[in-house]
Amino acid sequence: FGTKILPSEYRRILSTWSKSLVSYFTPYAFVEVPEFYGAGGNEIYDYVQTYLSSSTAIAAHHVSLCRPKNATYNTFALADNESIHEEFMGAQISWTHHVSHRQAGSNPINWRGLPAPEDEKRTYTLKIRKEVRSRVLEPYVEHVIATAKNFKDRTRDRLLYTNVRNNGGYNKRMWESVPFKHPSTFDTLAMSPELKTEIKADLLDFTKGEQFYHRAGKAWKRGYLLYGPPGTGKSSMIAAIANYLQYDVYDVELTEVASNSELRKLLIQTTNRSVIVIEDIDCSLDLSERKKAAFQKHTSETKRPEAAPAPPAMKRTGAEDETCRVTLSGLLNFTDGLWSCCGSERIIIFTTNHIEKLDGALLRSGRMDMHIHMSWCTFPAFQILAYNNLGLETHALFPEVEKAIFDKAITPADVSELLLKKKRDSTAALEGLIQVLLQETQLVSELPAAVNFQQQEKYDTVSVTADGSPLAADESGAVEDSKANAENLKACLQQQQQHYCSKLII
Ligand SMILES: Nc1ncnc2c1ncn2[C@@H]1O[C@H](COP(=O)(O)OP(=O)(O)OP(=O)(O)O)[C@@H](O)[C@H]1O
Ligand SMILES: [Mg+2]
Repeated sequence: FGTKILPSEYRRILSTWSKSLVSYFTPYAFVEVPEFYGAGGNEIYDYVQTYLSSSTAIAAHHVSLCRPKNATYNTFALADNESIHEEFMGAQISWTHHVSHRQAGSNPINWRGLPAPEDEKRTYTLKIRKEVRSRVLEPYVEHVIATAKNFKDRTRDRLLYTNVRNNGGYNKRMWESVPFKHPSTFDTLAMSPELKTEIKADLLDFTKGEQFYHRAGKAWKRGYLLYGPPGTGKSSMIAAIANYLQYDVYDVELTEVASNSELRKLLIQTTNRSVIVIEDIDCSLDLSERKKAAFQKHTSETKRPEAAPAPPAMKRTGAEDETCRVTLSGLLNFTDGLWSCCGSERIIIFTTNHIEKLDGALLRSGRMDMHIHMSWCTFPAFQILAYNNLGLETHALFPEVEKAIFDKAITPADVSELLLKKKRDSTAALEGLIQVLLQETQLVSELPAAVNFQQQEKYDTVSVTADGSPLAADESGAVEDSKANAENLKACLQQQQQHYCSKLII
């Protein structure tokens, strides 16, 4: 009836008045905790959700019971529009989970990383008597957060997030998640035991280092660069690190990021105590701006109409310029610019198969705290793989494997596969491995092909292999393939490798 007679403006005024009147006379104060706040999610909402799903809080109340796909744990949640009451410091507190319709057009992701129905607006409302509010509210909120954190640590699956393209909508979460269940640990990683111990010690130091970082005026984060051939365990190492620290993992797909500012937004939406990963950094984008500039300069100067066609990496960059505008400086800001300090306890990991393709700015000392070379399978690494795959701690053929594997360019992934082929017959598996190893080529050098990063400008347009010969024109397109140049570079490389190795922490 009222809606037909009263114009909407009057109705709005009346409703505001009536609300003020009720709030004046009601003995209760209300605190609303919406699911979204500003441009992102509301952390307090997540804490309240977790708090209320802890078994003590949900006892004897109307709850929904769910288990997200692939999760290990059941999750209780306060059912929509239900209330729950509890006592804290002698005060009665009640929570109501209000679910109402939101305007269509936004599609947020809920607290478990699942898409929320488009038209729902979710809010927890806390009700407390006005006279106890100032005494009880603050300690109560602290209690909720502490209990939720504790409950999360005990029961929650850790999550693996990946970024989704943001189409500019408001209130959008930019990460999708699934439970993280990678089984890799430092025990199963096949690599030098000393290196493992060193990395574990570094990680422990980091987790206990809050005061150190604070005192030193540094952001509480640590960067690792993992490099080495495919199949040497870089991704397995990331999983092992995350499992060791019990952190969530954010896997950044750079090709899905439209701009530097989007990269920043992604960073803001990551949680503390997490590992942020950018895999295959040399392939995700052409991050070598200086190389690109040198290439463009070179081609315009030489004005060779018959000049070699643009190398694939350059072409790809050109095509992606329209959609993908993350630049090297954007990435550097992501890792150690002002915005990188927006959270704490973060591990940032880059991986690459071609360290020599990375820009010197990314490798400069202090940028990535530790450079970890994941290399070919050595005998100690083989022993771990033999235990993982065949359950063998020792075997009569081990000495032969040790001899055959020395200095061979075989990856742990290949060794694993060979062992698994005959996993029911360990002797046959080891014999098969020895046979393959004897055919494998001897390694020229364990060292990565690397140029001196401090003098990189000098060699910007040239890539070299470990033996000093120029690579195919995959980066510069303008490599002068002269023998003298190769000789020159070879000499430089030898010097540089020495310099480089002494610079590496590992
Ligand atoms: N060091 C290692 N220890 C244990 N397993 C390994 C190791 N390296 C490789 N593997 C096995 O080989 C497979 C591939 O390894 P992984 O994906 O970690 O290699 P990667 O270095 O990340 O390769 P890519 O450069 O292609 O991404 C994994 O399933 C893993 O089980
Ligand atoms: Mg990998």
